[in-house]
Amino acid sequence: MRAFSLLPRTVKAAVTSDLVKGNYSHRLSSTAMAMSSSVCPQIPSQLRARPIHSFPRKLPCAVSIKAFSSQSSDASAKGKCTVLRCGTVMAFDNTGGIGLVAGAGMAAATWEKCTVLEWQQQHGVDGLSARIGFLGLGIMGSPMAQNLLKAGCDVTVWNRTKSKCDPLISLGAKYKSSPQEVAISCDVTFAMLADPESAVEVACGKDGATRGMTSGKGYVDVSTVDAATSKLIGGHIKATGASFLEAPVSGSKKPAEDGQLIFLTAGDKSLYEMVGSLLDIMGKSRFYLGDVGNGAAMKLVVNMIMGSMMASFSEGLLLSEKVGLDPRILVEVVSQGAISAPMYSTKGPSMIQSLYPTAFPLKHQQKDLRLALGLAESVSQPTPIAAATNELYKVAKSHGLSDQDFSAVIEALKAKVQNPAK
Ligand SMILES: NC(=O)C1=CN([C@@H]2O[C@H](COP(=O)(O)OP(=O)(O)OC[C@H]3O[C@@H](n4cnc5c(N)ncnc54)[C@H](OP(=O)(O)O)[C@@H]3O)[C@@H](O)[C@H]2O)C=CC1
Ligand SMILES: O=CCCC(=O)O
Repeated sequence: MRAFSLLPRTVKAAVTSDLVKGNYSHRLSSTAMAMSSSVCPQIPSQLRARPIHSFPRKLPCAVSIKAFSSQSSDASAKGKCTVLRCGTVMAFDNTGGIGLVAGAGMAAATWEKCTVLEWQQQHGVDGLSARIGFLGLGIMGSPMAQNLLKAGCDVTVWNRTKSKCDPLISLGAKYKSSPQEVAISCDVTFAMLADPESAVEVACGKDGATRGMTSGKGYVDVSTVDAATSKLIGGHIKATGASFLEAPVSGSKKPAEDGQLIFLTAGDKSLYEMVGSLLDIMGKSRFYLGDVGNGAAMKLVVNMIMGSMMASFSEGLLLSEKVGLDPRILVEVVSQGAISAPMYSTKGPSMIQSLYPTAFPLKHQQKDLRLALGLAESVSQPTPIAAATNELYKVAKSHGLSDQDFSAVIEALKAKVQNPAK
């Protein structure tokens, strides 16, 4: 893998292109093979580039090690070890169909067991070949994990309600019965949980992920929580010797399905770098914001703005109707002007029909407003608009709209329009 990271861009492109185009089922193109062989000085030429007869269809995107087959018996001598390290050469056991770059000379050298993450942190390469855990398969977690699977990653899933794992298992995911078991069997574990309470429970509770974390592993929490919760979880994870990254996402169900999320990350930089390629599978951009808490804070500020925008839009739709305008034309006008936002044009038409198919549950938007108010409070900043908006979402919740899309907040306003005294 180190060898691959040292390859000139053109060679990487040749190898990668082979794999992306599906040329991996039998062998790499002669161009890629020849180019790889000629620039891998660590590997004796007689030991290099023996094509594997059949790569698994589900080929992980990481290309380097999978471009070679195994000649060493050393890995099997160490049984089911996950990763072996010999100088700058890394090898896996063959349970995942992953080849080993080594031969007689290499086998004679001392192989040392390490985790993928440890190796990658030392050698500056990406996490595509890591064993990935995914905890929490709700509206967001399911498509995110699915995209990792579709990209060929090795994914192990867990969800409190087990049935939500089934579609992913049928796509090739492995299943473990607790967050702890997932963490034990994976190099990097992602968590996408509902709120601070569930995020803490899954990370730090009985059978929680922390119990399976050790030095060399990584935990990436992509749930939307407050900074204090993220720091608490991060502290527990790091006490095990593992690395921690908070990485809440901007973008909803459709961007999650399309791999178009925006990651707002903070925490261990080495873990950020290691999982960068995984974030790129699930998202379109990523920001590294420094210390743990900054990603959470950024996410809460964004969602505070979004919650108010939706409430204001709802008010406008109702007013337009009340004064005899066509709210569909209002949506069109808004979408062409300076205040246009995708959520107005995507959610506006269904809101006019009083339909709220859930992409972002209203209860989560209210949770984010509540947490954003706490953030503002922590620095004594007045946020009167967010405070009023939060009240509106609370009213909507009291009308039983928690699990509807957050655009259902318009129903709380309708109640006020019909009965202004309320
Ligand atoms: N939907 C969206 O558009 C976006 C959501 N987010 C944020 O992402 C996170 C997840 O959102 P989303 O997928 O929509 O939410 P869902 O409500 O669809 O999923 C929540 C997940 O949390 C699990 N969970 C809840 N409580 C517990 C608990 N006590 N113990 C263990 N697991 C629990 C649920 O398990 P179970 O299936 O068993 O209920 C489920 O897997 C939230 O923090 C949300 O704010 C961020 C960006 C966009
Ligand atoms: O947290 C949810 C964000 C939803 C979105 O960005 O569209």
